[in-house]
Amino acid sequence: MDKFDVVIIGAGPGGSALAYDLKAQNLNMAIVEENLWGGTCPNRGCDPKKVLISALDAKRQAEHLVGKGIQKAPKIEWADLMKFEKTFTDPVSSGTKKGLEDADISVIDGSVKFKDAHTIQVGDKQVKADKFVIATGARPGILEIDGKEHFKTSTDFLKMPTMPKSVTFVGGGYIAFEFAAIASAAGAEVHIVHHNDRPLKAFPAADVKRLISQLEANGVQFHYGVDVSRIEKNEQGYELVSAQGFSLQTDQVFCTAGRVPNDDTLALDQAGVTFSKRGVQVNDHLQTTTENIFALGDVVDKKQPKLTPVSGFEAQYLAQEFAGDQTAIAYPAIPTVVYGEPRLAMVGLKAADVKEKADQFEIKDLDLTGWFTYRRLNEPLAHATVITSKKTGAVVGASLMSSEADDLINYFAMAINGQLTPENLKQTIFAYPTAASDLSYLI
Ligand SMILES: Cc1cc2nc3c(=O)[nH]c(=O)nc-3n(C[C@H](O)[C@H](O)[C@H](O)COP(=O)(O)OP(=O)(O)OC[C@H]3O[C@@H](n4cnc5c(N)ncnc54)[C@H](O)[C@@H]3O)c2cc1C
Ligand SMILES: NC(=O)c1ccc[n+]([C@@H]2O[C@H](COP(=O)([O-])OP(=O)(O)OC[C@H]3O[C@@H](n4cnc5c(N)ncnc54)[C@H](O)[C@@H]3O)[C@@H](O)[C@H]2O)c1
Repeated sequence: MDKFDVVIIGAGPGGSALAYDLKAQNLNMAIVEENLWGGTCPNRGCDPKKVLISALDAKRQAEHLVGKGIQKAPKIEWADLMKFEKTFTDPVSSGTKKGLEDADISVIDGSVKFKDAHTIQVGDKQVKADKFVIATGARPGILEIDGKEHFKTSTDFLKMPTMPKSVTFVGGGYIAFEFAAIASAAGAEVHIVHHNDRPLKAFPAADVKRLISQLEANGVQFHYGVDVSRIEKNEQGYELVSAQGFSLQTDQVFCTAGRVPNDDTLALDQAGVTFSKRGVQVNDHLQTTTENIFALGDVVDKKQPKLTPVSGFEAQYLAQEFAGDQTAIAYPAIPTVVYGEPRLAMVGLKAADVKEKADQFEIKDLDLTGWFTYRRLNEPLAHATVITSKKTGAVVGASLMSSEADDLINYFAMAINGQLTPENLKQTIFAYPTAASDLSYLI
């Protein structure tokens, strides 16, 4: 039987990063993966999605400049775009596995089940370790309704050989908004069906309203307050039905109503680890209810957003914890972005968090469409909400909407985490004209 100091279960961005960090501490390491090495983000998440966003950007930015130096907006060729996307995803799994092997980390293919707190079963092999780290991420959730077998997932969307004439997303979160923007730019009729009237709930309501108007202007149709109860396959495609009489005919239907942590497949009860539908329970040292078993990333039950850099931050934290640092984990302000045209990005406090505290915080609400940075692109929607502390002058929160928002939000994250004031910012000379050179007018 193989025996290691640490075995990591799941080779996504979190698990793989931790494997390298622990190997650098000279630990005898193994990492187990049941599917594609590299995990969700580079194989079926962030990276292939952002490749598709590149075509969306090119099309929409050209459209905005028609009559202003551009003659005709380009058309997206879906099959070519998919081929381009595959050049990114195809090498990921073998490359990730080889990188780990080259670093002298033992790699094991297979699906893990716990036997006890110090032993796992992988296929016909038992593996022992002093410590385990559960880094198994999450999978697309499927609503428990009649005809649920007709649902496609985000993974299917990112491999779709042709763009159907019409596509429907059930659940209006990050994935639906991003994929709706891509599919409508690629020429599909797009529907988002949402069970209440507040999609993208984590983002400020006023921003979401602006984003919805923009998507609607591009032809996306929203259906609110609809609980889809049945999907029926028919000759034309699929019919979505609700008990209240809603009916929608579509060529393809995607379940985008949230992701499910991969904690129910590991026989965690054999090891005494407490878990739920929200994820594995951990303390503020990322330690589970069993002393020698830790967890990180999307599989963890936490209030922080489940994002790649958050998994990476937790991997970095656990490496320090295993090296003997006893400090509890403290998350910095975490930026998050909904990619589309425009992007919607947010970090730190929201206007709604401080609206009762007008004496302590100043809120700037700025329409940026007339600012040089955005007017040169003729962007129809560019907006910023910036919150500063009246006491210190430091920025404490921002939400941004524009084609530049995904990059610009990182400056706000640095400003918030560094407690920077407008005076501090004046010490930096930013290249001009860039989105960052607007910072002194925003903060
Ligand atoms: C469509 C989409 C777009 C996204 N876009 C973004 C984005 O733009 N920015 C961003 O920050 N985040 C994005 N995310 C989220 C991001 O992908 C995740 O937060 C990130 O991948 C989490 O990393 P992780 O290492 O915790 O888990 P994962 O990347 O999910 O890796 C977990 C690994 O564990 C393996 N595993 C599971 N069970 C077992 C088992 N029993 N035995 C062995 N191995 C197992 C899985 O196969 C997987 O490889 C997106 C997600 C999706 C689905
Ligand atoms: N840009 C990014 O960083 C990015 C992009 C994609 C995914 N992700 C990650 O993946 C996660 C999952 O994304 P997601 O979009 O699947 O989920 P989500 O949690 O962002 O959104 C799901 C939405 O579906 C709604 N919903 C739930 N049940 C429903 C029902 N029965 N009918 C209709 N609507 C319903 C919810 O109210 C919610 O608004 C994200 O939370 C995020 O952690 C991040």
